[in-house]
Amino acid sequence: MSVNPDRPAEITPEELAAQTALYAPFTQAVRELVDATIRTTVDPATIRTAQAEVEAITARLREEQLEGSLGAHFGHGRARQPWGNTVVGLRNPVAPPLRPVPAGDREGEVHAEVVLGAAYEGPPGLVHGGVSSLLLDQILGTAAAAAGKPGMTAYLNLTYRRPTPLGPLRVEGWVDRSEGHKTWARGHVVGPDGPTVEAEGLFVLPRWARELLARRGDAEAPPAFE
Ligand SMILES: CCCCCCCCCC(=O)SCCNC(=O)CCNC(=O)[C@H](O)C(C)(C)COP(=O)(O)OP(=O)(O)OC[C@H]1O[C@@H](n2cnc3c(N)ncnc32)[C@H](O)[C@@H]1OP(=O)(O)O
Repeated sequence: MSVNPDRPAEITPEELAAQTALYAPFTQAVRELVDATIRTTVDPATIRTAQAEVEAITARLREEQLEGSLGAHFGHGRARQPWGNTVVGLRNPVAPPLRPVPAGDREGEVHAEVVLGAAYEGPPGLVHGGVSSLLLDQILGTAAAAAGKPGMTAYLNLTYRRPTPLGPLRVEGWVDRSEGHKTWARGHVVGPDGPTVEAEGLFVLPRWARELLARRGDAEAPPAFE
């Protein structure tokens, strides 16, 4: 990872609101398409027709495309930078999406309510273990950032206590302790019957970011790793 040297100018709050109003429902519509694709039982002719329609829509969207990912264009910590994020991204249909909000009274504590549908299945009817890991990596990293100690995941240890059912879940994260550029965070996925997966991770502000901050004299906030 490197810092985007272009540092593109931020857009106005009005433009941000307009883009949010445009892209959030569009992305949600594609999530619905994914769920419908997995669960449809329509006849083969309808599937073939739908495939042609989806391919036509894809071709229309490809008429104008960014080179590479969204975050690479909008830069660290910029308002639209996390829109491509695979967990929280407003423009990423793969993202459930998670919407972490401050909660609880532990340092950096954040919670997110999420409903995981058929797209996140591992064992029949259950959440894929890698998906739980994905959500926990993000929520622990968000907790570290919320505590003013952002970093990249150095390690993430998971304990799968019991199966996680698809459906409504809560994901919680908080900071356990920190030493300089190293922050240890904890969290869990909570299902209808209590915690299912527990996580403990180390988040490190990388050397390049530490050196950048040192050069800037800490005048700017550390980069966010979303
Ligand atoms: C609103 C914001 C929300 C943000 C949410 C973010 C959630 C998403 C988080 C991610 O998914 S990040 C992507 C996944 N992670 C990575 O790709 C990280 C890949 N690894 C690295 O880039 C570097 O190895 C790392 C940044 C972790 C460390 O690089 P450094 O250049 O800082 O290395 P350095 O050797 O200086 O290590 C710094 C300290 O961390 C320690 N350390 C590094 N890796 C460790 C490890 N695995 N276990 C234990 N300690 C570790 C290391 O010993 C050292 O301790 P001390 O400073 O006390 O000597």
